[in-house]
Amino acid sequence: MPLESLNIQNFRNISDCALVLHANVNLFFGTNGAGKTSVLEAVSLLGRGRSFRSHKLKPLIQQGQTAVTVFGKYTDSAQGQVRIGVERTQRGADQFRVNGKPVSSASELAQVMPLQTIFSETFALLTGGPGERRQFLDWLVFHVEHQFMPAWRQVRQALKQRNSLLRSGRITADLLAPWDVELSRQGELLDKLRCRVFHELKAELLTLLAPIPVYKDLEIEYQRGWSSDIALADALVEQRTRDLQLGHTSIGPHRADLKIRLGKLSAEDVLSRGQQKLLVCALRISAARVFQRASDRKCAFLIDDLPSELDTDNRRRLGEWLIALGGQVFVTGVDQQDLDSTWQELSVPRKVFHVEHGQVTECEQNNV
Ligand SMILES: Nc1ncnc2c1ncn2[C@@H]1O[C@H](COP(=O)(O)OP(=O)(O)OP(=O)(O)O)[C@@H](O)[C@H]1O
Repeated sequence: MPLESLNIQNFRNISDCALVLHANVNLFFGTNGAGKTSVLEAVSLLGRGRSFRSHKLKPLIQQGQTAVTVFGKYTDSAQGQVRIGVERTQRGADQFRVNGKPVSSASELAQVMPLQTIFSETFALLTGGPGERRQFLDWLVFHVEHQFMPAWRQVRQALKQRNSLLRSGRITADLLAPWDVELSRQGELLDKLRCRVFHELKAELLTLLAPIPVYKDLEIEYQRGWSSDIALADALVEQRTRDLQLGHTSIGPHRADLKIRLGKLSAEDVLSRGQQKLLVCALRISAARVFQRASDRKCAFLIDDLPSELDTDNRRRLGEWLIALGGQVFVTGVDQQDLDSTWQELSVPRKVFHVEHGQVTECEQNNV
């Protein structure tokens, strides 16, 4: 559901800001350090309870203040008006509320406001470690498979216990057995859910990129974290001696990854920066497509510095993909003309906001 309004207080250099948003495209332009990314981070606080840029809370709270607050409102056909409020304080007395009722975890917020982000660290999806790609796939699995969250929590718990036993060095097969059973059962389930969702994601991605010649030989493969021809329970037994030497569990669903290649070579070694960025955008758009089809809801996109790395054709392509999705989009860029030209060309209704020294002002004359 698109946010209709956004109120931000004491977030980095934004002291107080109240915005009436466009249901589709919202553009924020301004010089370096003006506060554009901060607006996007504030939306991220509503959808995830944290910034996409940093896990740390302290830098988000305006210097001299003790808490940051963000409020958003949208209208849902079933529930009527929905109000989301997040307050995070230096003392750790955080409050997440939906329609005034406390929400206990960030994953509940994520259910209310699903978000995808594209920003400077976006390349990590190709160039970073497996954790980045697992997190990306799991965002989608979390949103489309209800069994995911309990299975994931149980895997995490079983791993914690198993690893602590392995580290202690004082173990017998009997002590490990219950955790092996739990890890195997929940790990196999997690793998089944990931596998199912991955195939849909892959189909979307290949369809989306099919018209672009450079991605002709693109291949994406899901690796589950242990050998494909053996049950997890057997693989854990096989690896037990090694795990004891290492002091941790070396195989399992926590080692899953996505391999992205062009022919035989890793995509990050072949593609240019702009081509990598478009590929990452395509992965996120594909995830949003699968999400929207499965849930009949729309996903919002936060795109920091859209013009960087992408040429005119690729900006237009991304614009077209986003418009086809129909969700709400928040985009930043330094130069107004540079930022707005893609949407102007596509004749997309939008709102444009100027950001300067933490003040956000709607540019009335640019409303379409
Ligand atoms: N905790 C804080 N308190 C006050 N000001 C802060 C705090 N943290 C960051 N700032 C300032 O707030 C601004 C945040 O800017 P932001 O990252 O949103 O800029 P931007 O408009 O996206 O710039 P760029 O184009 O360089 O990416 C910066 O000027 C930064 O120095």
